[in-house]
Amino acid sequence: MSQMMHIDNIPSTPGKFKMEKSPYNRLRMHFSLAKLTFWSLVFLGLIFVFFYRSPASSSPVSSDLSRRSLRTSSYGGPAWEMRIKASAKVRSRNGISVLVTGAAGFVGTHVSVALKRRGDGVLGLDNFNDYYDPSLKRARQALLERTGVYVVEGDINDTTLLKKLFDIVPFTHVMHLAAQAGVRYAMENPGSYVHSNIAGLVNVLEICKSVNPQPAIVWASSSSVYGLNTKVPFSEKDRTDQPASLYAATKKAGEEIAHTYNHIYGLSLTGLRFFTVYGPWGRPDMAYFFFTRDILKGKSIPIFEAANHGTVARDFTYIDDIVKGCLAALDTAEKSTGSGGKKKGAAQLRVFNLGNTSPVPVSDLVSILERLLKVKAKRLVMKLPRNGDVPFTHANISSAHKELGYKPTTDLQTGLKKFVRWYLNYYGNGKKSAQ
Ligand SMILES: O=C(O)[C@H]1O[C@H](OP(=O)(O)OP(=O)(O)OC[C@H]2O[C@@H](n3ccc(=O)[nH]c3=O)[C@H](O)[C@@H]2O)[C@H](O)[C@@H](O)[C@@H]1O
Repeated sequence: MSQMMHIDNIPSTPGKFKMEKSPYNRLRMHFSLAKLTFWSLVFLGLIFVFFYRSPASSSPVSSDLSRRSLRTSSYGGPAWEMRIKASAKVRSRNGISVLVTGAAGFVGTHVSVALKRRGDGVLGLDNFNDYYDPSLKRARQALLERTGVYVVEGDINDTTLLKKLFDIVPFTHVMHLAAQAGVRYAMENPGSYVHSNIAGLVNVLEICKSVNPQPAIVWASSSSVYGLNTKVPFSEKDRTDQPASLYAATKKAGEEIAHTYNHIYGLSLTGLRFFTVYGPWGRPDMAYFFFTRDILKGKSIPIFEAANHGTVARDFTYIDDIVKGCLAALDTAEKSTGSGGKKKGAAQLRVFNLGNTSPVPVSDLVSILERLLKVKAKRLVMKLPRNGDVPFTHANISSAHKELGYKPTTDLQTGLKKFVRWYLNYYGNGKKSAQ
């Protein structure tokens, strides 16, 4: 290799260059060495100043960016990428490769297991937040690991991470289930709903519109968008401009945001309006779950009552029926039409009710639990608080039936029996109880 020399002296064929010996040349050589030394020192000085004063170490924003990239680099590495590729690998003919956000959540876990078992590629993403007991999410994560689903720990707002995941896997679909759920909690922590259900959704859609190929997206909306509607059963065409909670408003906003990304970028988007989903591995913040816990503990059960002693009812929907609806939505999702952030044609935009079409009063839910647990509940009937709850939900599922072949088969008695069996097994027959 030719030694490092001043730029004018470097020959086109390294090693052929010979320095001449005359005194004038010697003087000239000393002079050019001094010049070389001087400019090298200047160059080194500039490099030092540049890195020492670089914005990454000065303004909070860019230092945050460098921190983010550091955080992302902590995700990186060949072993990590190998796990991701193995998890997302499609193992069945015509299989799909799905990024499931909120994979350690209740619906996310069941959907991920079902996809993996039928040979699809599945990669999970979850931030394992502490909205409810994170140990339950970790237990679901262990279950997923046993079925071959890797769950990356991260937030849907982490753009760098999401981009990295799409660099590693060309996902054909995104099952976007990560969200701040819960109607009543919105009055305690409104920011969490904006962070996850608005900013988080937009971030996921921003990534999806800019990757090639664009995935098709199926995401969790909510029956709560029907808000104060009195016309029952609720149909997808009914008004949804009267949300009764911030949670419902963020889900409604999500449906409007989906329309925008479909219209501008050609993203294929399907919103699923879940109706009070319940079942094994469920959410401790939901009534069926904490009623079970509190009946076993002998604590009072607050049963909400509508005005004039009206019953409060829900169209409770068993998780296995919901999973079938989710997979049918994925399988019937058309491809997105955009590429490089540009739409090439009209893209599919859908919304479906996924309910059970048979609302049950909350008081009946408690009676079923009493029979299954063989413990009398301490009922405390109270007026429906102004906390975002609505008196009833009832799904018209004819559209999901027609387009997705959706047909719920599990009644509340059967579904709760399966839930109670799981609950007693998981918490050790009520000795160890949910927090
Ligand atoms: O259908 C949906 O989209 C929503 O279903 C549930 O929301 P919710 O129906 O309020 O479910 P729970 O919180 O389990 O309440 C079930 C019923 O019990 C009632 N309830 C709740 C709590 C309580 O202390 N007492 C009581 O009677 C509620 O008013 C409601 O009628 C989920 O929590 C939401 O994330 C989901 O989006």
